Amino acid sequence: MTQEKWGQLRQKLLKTVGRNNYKTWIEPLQFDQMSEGVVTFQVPTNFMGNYVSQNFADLILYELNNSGETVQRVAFKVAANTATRPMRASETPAEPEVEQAMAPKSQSAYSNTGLDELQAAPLDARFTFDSFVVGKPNELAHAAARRVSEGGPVTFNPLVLYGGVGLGKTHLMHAIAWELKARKPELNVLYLSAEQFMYRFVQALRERKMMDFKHLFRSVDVLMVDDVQFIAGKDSTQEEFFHTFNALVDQNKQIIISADRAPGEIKDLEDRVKSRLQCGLVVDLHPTDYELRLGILQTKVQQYRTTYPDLQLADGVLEFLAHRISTNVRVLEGALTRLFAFASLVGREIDMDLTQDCLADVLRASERKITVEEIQRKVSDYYNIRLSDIIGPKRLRSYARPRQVAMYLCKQLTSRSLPEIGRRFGGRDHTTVMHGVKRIEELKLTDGQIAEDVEMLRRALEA
Ligand SMILES: Nc1ncnc2c1ncn2[C@@H]1O[C@H](COP(=O)(O)OP(=O)(O)OP(=O)(O)O)[C@@H](O)[C@H]1O
Repeated sequence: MTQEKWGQLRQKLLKTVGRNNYKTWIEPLQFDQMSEGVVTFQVPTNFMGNYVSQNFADLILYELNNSGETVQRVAFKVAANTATRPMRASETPAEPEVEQAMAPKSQSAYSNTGLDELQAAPLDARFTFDSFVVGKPNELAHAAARRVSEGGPVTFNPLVLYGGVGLGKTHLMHAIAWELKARKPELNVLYLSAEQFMYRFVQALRERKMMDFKHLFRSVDVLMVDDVQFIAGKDSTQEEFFHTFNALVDQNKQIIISADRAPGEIKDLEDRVKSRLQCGLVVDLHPTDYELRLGILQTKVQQYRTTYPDLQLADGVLEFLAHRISTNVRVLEGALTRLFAFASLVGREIDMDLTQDCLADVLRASERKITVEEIQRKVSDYYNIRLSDIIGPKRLRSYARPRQVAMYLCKQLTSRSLPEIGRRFGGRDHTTVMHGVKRIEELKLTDGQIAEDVEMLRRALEA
């Protein structure tokens, strides 16, 4: 791998990820070195390293391997001449220097476009209807999923399940697939992530196998695409998705889609794709409430009983966890798994003391309130300027805009009043804050880049 080769690969990535993503995330990556199957890139900030790692590392890896390099991992490190700061507990843990490295999620995603391969898209054996706990926040989504899984005449097409992180979208999709396989084994059910759809599409293009690709995707009976927001901004993938979608709907084949937000709110998703998604039944998974969390915990405990038959669980522990831990079921499950493993290691009953010791960090994190200082720090990292420039008096656009973004986020994500926010931005007047907040509200509607910046920062702060 050489600098020059990276230059060529970047051009390929431009086509796949779209111009906006390319400018923001790919262009600033500096090829650093290739050693023992690991390609390292320098990034200006931790924030950027984490983001690229989570969203584009797979794709970069794919392109590298496709260009003849043998690469197992892609890693990112913050450029030495950029001001760095210690990472806080709330951020993604990183290895020293190299921030985060990603191995391909599944090797098969890159290997071929054969139908056998497609059918083998892995379904998680644990994600069935039996193990899905139903409560008010997800009852509609569950009912719709059940209906589709009966495999009867197609009544709503597509079914779109959307909701925040870790609320059970993937679980429900796998459950539908399992159920369909059991009830109607003759059906060709294809489940894959939008990311895999893109890889396969890109590969088919490269290998000049588009006819095969079209044929394969048009010959399934049920198509399930998870995390469809991934294709937003990727123009040619969206186009192909659109045609695949139409062809299947024309043949009256069932399509099931999941997304992290309502189709109409997915930025950079073409209008024609949005409107197709909105044609069927769109149901959301709401954040969990206390009862649902408790139900999920109780179900999990029953499952753990087989692994840890001797463990004692004191009264009140599950209620405490359901009350204290966030709406994200993945976090809740992780906490319980850790608790059981820990209790079995130390051979103690799971009581409140043990729970608080073992889960101190999780409990602290769920108490966490976003602070003005945190927002200022994240925003300055993101725009790669100094914290003092966000707070200080400089009026240059390159400082003023990030400052307004930070003010806007403070207004949205903290309970601070405008005068309080003003005070923390170097003693500014509340009318200045108000103006800043308004300006960002307006820009969010007209300037895609600002809207994206704000959204990304909000997510990073809420993570
Ligand atoms: N209602 C539920 N009953 C039982 N388990 C659940 C429920 N909701 C979520 N889970 C569990 O929580 C974990 C996260 O769920 P899942 O992966 O389906 O979330 P998701 O909505 O697809 O999230 P992401 O947006 O991160 O992909 C899984 O282990 C899943 O089994």
